[in-house]
Amino acid sequence: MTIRTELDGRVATITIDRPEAANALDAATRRELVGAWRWVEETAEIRVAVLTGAGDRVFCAGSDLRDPALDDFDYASDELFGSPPREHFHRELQTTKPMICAINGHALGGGLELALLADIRITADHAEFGCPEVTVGSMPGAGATQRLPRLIGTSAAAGMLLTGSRIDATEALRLGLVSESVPVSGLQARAAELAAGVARNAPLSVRATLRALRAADEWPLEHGLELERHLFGLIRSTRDRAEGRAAFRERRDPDFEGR
Ligand SMILES: CCCCCCCCCCCCC/C=C/C(=O)SCCNC(=O)CCNC(=O)[C@H](O)C(C)(C)COP(=O)(O)OP(=O)(O)OC[C@H]1O[C@@H](n2cnc3c(N)ncnc32)[C@H](O)[C@@H]1OP(=O)(O)O
Repeated sequence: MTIRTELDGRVATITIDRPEAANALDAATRRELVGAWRWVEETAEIRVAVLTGAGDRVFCAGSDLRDPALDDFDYASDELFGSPPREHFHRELQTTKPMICAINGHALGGGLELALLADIRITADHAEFGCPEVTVGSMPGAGATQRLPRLIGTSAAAGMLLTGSRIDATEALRLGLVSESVPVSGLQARAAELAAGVARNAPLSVRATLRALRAADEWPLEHGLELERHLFGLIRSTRDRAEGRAAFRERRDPDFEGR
């Protein structure tokens, strides 16, 4: 097993555990990642997931350049998802629950692309970020050409993707690629604090907010506002909304049930 999963109350932690290979993604690890994503989706008590890497040097070095199984592997293939190749492969890459990426070190190639799938990214302050695919005759294939420019701007993204150059944590913070940069010794504690802050909230409200938030990157403003309005209307009729208001009036903590 190269992917470790742990559940602490409502918080799931997924760890890429191949430090001997810089947490690179070989074929087996990709399949295990798909399994971990499915576990998060299918486990009702999980309200938020943290994705991180083993060790304190590298989060994920991207595709395993030494795995012969990857020489002609199509990670959108049925081998990965157990079904015919999906024309909407990328929808498989994100869970519907919020994901925090605790970047414990260098995030390169597919490793940076994994981090870009998260909704919140915090980093160890020694980490470097890059997509060196073009330097090894490949190209980004898990979303970087689309997600990175939306996140840091086309010019900064082009500088990284076309040269294969890396940026450090300070620049990643300045560009908005990450929201926080902390010493690696405090990274997991900070990720746990953020995860707890999400997990204690009304789960339907969080997932509706996440659905609208994720649309903001892709949808025209007018359509995004319509989606927000629609979801707001759905949330208004939930038991948890009534519970939240009752708890405020009665000066007690709310007991959210996800309905
Ligand atoms: C639904 C959930 C998800 C599903 C699946 C999602 C798929 C996502 C992937 C999609 C892929 C799309 C296309 C992407 C392509 C790529 O990613 S190309 C690869 C890009 N990466 C690199 O070029 C990084 C190369 N490595 C390095 O730059 C350095 O190793 C490092 C990471 C900066 C670490 O340096 P250092 O700490 O000095 O350690 P090293 O001695 O260099 O490495 C330690 C050992 O790890 C091995 N290793 C490092 N990187 C890789 C790698 N990419 N592949 C295989 N092995 C790697 C390295 O060889 C060392 O091993 P030993 O020599 O045996 O000690």
